[in-house]
Amino acid sequence: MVLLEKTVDVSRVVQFEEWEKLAKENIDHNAFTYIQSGAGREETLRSNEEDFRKIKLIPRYLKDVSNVCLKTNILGETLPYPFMIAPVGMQGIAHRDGELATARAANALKVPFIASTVTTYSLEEIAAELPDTIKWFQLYWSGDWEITASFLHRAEKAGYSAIVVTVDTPLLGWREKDLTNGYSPLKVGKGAGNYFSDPVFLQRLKRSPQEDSTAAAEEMIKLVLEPKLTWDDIRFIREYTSLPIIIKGILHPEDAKQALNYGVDGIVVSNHGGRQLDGAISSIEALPAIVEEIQNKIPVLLDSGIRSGADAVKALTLGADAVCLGRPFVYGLAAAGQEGVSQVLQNFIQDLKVTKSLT
Ligand SMILES: Cc1cc2nc3c(=O)[nH]c(=O)nc-3n(C[C@H](O)[C@H](O)[C@H](O)COP(=O)(O)O)c2cc1C
Ligand SMILES: O=C(O)C(=O)c1ccccc1
Repeated sequence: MVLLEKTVDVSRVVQFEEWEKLAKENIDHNAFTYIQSGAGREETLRSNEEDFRKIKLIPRYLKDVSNVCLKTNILGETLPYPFMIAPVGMQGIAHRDGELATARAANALKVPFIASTVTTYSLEEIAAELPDTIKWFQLYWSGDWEITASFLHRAEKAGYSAIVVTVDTPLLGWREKDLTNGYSPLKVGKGAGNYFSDPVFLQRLKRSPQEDSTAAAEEMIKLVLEPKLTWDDIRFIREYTSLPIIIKGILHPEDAKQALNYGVDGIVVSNHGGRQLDGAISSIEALPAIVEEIQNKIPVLLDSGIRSGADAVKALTLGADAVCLGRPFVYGLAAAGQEGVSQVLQNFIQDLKVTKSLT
C-alpha cells in the first residue's frame, strides 16, 4: 500500500500564524505542543515577541535603495543574508525527513545551518546535505568527556566550521504542557541520530539500540545535559577542537564579559525561545547592554522571537550581526517539509529586503 502524505501548497503562505496553523493541522498534537510551548507560565515566550513590538523604527529617506545589500560577515565568512537556521533538535517530530529536509532548503539558499546535538539524523548525514553553505555544530556538552570529544572530532571531520556551545540548558526547563502531555521526543528516540551512531556511546551500552532502543534512549538522556559545568570547562573544548567557539544563551552583560575573558569567538543572545528560564528577559531587551559590553570584539548573534523582516532589522540595528530563526522554519518543515522551510526562508529574505529598503 502506498501512503499518500497530505501535501499542502505553501507557495502563498506568508504569515507566521498561518505557518503555525498549518503545522498544527499537519502533525501530532503532542509534538506540535512541544515545539510551540515555552517554560513555566510562558512569560518569556510572550515577551520575546511583545518586546519587538515595543521598538519602533524611524526611517530615513532619499538614500538610493535600488540595490540594498543584505550580506554580513561572521568569523571571516560572508553570509548572503543575516539569517541562520537555529539549532533545533529532534526535527523528526515535525517531518519524516527532519533535519535533512531543512538542510536541503537552507543549502539551496545558502543560509547557514546550525545542527543540534540531539538531531534525528546524524551530524554526518546532515553535513552531506550542506555542501554549499556554512554549517556549525551545536554542542550539548555531555558530562562524559569522551563522548564530548568524540562529537567534537566528528563535527570537525564532517566539515562543520564552528562549535556552538549552548549554556542555558544545564537542565531542561519546567515545560508545563509537555509535563501534562507526558511527552518527551528524546524518550521515543527522535533525538538519537548522533548518540546512536557514536562509537564511544555505543561502547557504553550493554545492549545495542537495535536490541533495546528504550534502554539506549534512557542511557542517552542521562548524558545529554550536564548541570556541573562551569566557565572553566570551556578550556576542555578549546583543547579538543581548533574550531571557533560560540556561546549560545547569553542574556547578562557580565556573562558577555566572561565570554570575552575566556576567549570565545562569538555569542548568541538567546533565551532558548522561552523554553528554559521563564521570567527571563527577552533577547531583544537584553541585546543593547551586551553589544555595549562586547564592543565589536566578537560577533553577536540573536535569536528568540524573530518573526518578520522588521524584527530582524530591529535586532541588526541594535547591534546584532545576524539572527537565527527557530520556530518559523520548524513550522514550515511541519507544514510542507523542504518546500515549507524553503518558502519560510524566502519570505524572510524578501521581507528583509523590503524592510531594509524602507528604513
Ligand atoms: C523544538 C525546538 C527544539 C530546540 N532544540 C534546541 C537544541 O537542541 N539546542 C539548542 O541550542 N537550542 C534548541 N532550541 C532553541 C533554538 O535554537 C532557538 O534558541 C529558539 O528556537 C529561538 O526562539 P524562537 O523559536 O522563538 O525564534 C530548540 C527550539 C525548539 C523550538
Ligand atoms: O527542546 C529543547 O529546547 C532542547 O533544547 C532540548 C535539549 C535537550 C534535550 C531535549 C530538548
